[in-house]
Amino acid sequence: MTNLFDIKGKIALITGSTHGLGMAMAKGLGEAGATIVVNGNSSQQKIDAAVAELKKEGINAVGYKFNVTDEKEVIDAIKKIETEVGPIAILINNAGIIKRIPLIEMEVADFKEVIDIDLVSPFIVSKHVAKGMIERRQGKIINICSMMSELGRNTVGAYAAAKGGLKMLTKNMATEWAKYNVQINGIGPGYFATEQTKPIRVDGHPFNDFIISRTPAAKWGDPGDLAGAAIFLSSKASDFVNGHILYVDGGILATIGKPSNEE
Ligand SMILES: NC(=O)c1ccc[n+]([C@@H]2O[C@H](COP(=O)([O-])OP(=O)(O)OC[C@H]3O[C@@H](n4cnc5c(N)ncnc54)[C@H](O)[C@@H]3O)[C@@H](O)[C@H]2O)c1
Ligand SMILES: O=C(O)C(=O)C[C@H](O)[C@H](O)CO
Repeated sequence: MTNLFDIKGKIALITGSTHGLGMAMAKGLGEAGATIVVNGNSSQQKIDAAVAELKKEGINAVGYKFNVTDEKEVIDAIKKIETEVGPIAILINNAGIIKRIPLIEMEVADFKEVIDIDLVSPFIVSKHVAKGMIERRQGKIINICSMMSELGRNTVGAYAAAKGGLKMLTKNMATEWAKYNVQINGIGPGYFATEQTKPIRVDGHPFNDFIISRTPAAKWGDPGDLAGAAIFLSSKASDFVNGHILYVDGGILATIGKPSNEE
């Protein structure tokens, strides 16, 4: 029988993948047989270290440094990747930032920077990768959304505006590109233990306790918990799934939460 989850030999570009959730999904897709294209913007050294980490696990990996917000850099990088490595079959728009500032105090420049990286860049990268996918009549795009695609929270207004927008961008990409056999979906991670959440994950920090009690699974997500969803949405198993956001959140969106006197 065909293995519906087989992605052997497929080339997967994962933006912002030197560490954190991007690296965890790179390992998952790499273990399922894909060739991984690592991306980052901060330093070549970090990219080289990430590629070496994947290769050590027997995964085919290469690295390309570019800024996902810079359209020219993106176009040049995609051309280079497709010439030097091959056609991109899977794109995961994972690069992102958060700024925790109350809206009333937030400078417009900070708001715009979050929107630029978290919402405009998935549009830029997808637009230029999708052109090839549409020509080949095959492709998978996964946008990394958030609990903030559905819920608000104090101090993360710009991030929530971007991630809520990314959910709708995902649905619109599906609306326009599904007919070319390109599947565009999102993954909405709950609260995961990465650099992004480090400042609010400290033992004794009220937010740390809040997240554990607010999550029915009663813990922070382990980045490796995203691999299954990423493989599913990258493989033949999801060929008729389009415009869907798959929340991997330990049940956060399933419940209103509970008062502090309940177990
Ligand atoms: N950690 C969580 O709980 C959580 C939950 C939901 C969604 N997310 C989302 O998952 C994604 C990964 O987050 P993470 O937790 O691993 O955080 P992280 O900060 O460890 O990773 C973000 C990555 O994006 C890269 N990046 C930022 N700006 C870039 C740019 N302009 N060009 C290229 N790369 C850039 C960073 O270098 C970094 O590697 C983000 O989009 C984040 O919003 C995280
Ligand atoms: O609420 C915060 O401060 C966050 O860091 C948001 C998380 O990173 C994540 O996006 C929740 O899904």
